Amino acid sequence: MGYPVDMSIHLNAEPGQIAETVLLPGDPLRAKHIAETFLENPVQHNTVRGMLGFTGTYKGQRVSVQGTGMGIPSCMIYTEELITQYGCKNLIRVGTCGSYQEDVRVRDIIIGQAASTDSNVNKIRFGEKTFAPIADFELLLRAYQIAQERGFRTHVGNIMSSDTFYHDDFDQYKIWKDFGVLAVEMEAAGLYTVAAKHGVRALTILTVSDHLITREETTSEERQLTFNGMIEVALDAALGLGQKA
Ligand SMILES: O=P(O)(O)O[C@H]1O[C@H](CO)[C@@H](O)[C@H]1O
Ligand SMILES: O=c1cc[nH]c(=O)[nH]1
Repeated sequence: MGYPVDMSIHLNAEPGQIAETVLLPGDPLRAKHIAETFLENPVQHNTVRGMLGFTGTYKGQRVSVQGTGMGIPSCMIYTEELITQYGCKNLIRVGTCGSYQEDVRVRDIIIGQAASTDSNVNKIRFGEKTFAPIADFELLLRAYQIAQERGFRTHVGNIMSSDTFYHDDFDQYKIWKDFGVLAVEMEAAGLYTVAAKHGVRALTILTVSDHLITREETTSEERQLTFNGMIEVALDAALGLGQKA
């Protein structure tokens, strides 16, 4: 059964203050940037732990943006509370990642069709059986078509949600690369699992911020303040989206 979620411990928004569609960057300052750049009349709905969250409108539709922090456990806390306490239905992670593949370049967009993981979270849930965390197909299709129309270099496929940013063995990524995994980040497998548990839509859209093969990197300022292409893809993909059947 787990811990009963009958109040929101990590979000102090009022009931009804968070929209059904929520963009989820790991970085709370990217949440602020998204709200200030893309939303009309943004109102800050969360202050707890400095994990900034805002709600406004985008092309006439209410949209929220909520930082989740880094890693699957942090992301799962926010997404569980967003769904069970605030009725959120469409959860779209907008994050950064490190590319595993030669042809997936820095600043390319990746849409996470599925998320592999080295995390234990689903072993706690499913024991030795393996759950495959996947994206919502309709959201994925919409995002892919929008990204294609706009001419963004876009890749769709399996991503890796790791519990470790600084691995002792740097080359451990090669097993994932050899099996076609596109890139590493730290939250999608948790997000997709929580969404599946509650029957809501989830998608992960990433911009490649660094490359494990070429070692090319972007700055933390660029990660916080740019990568606007994926934000617009996420916002437009959620426009007029009905509830999951
Ligand atoms: O840019 P965000 O969304 O935080 O995503 C990536 O960046 C962080 C690591 O630097 C991890 O959270 C990883 O998933
Ligand atoms: O290499 C990277 C880049 C972004 N996020 C990660 O988790 N790893």
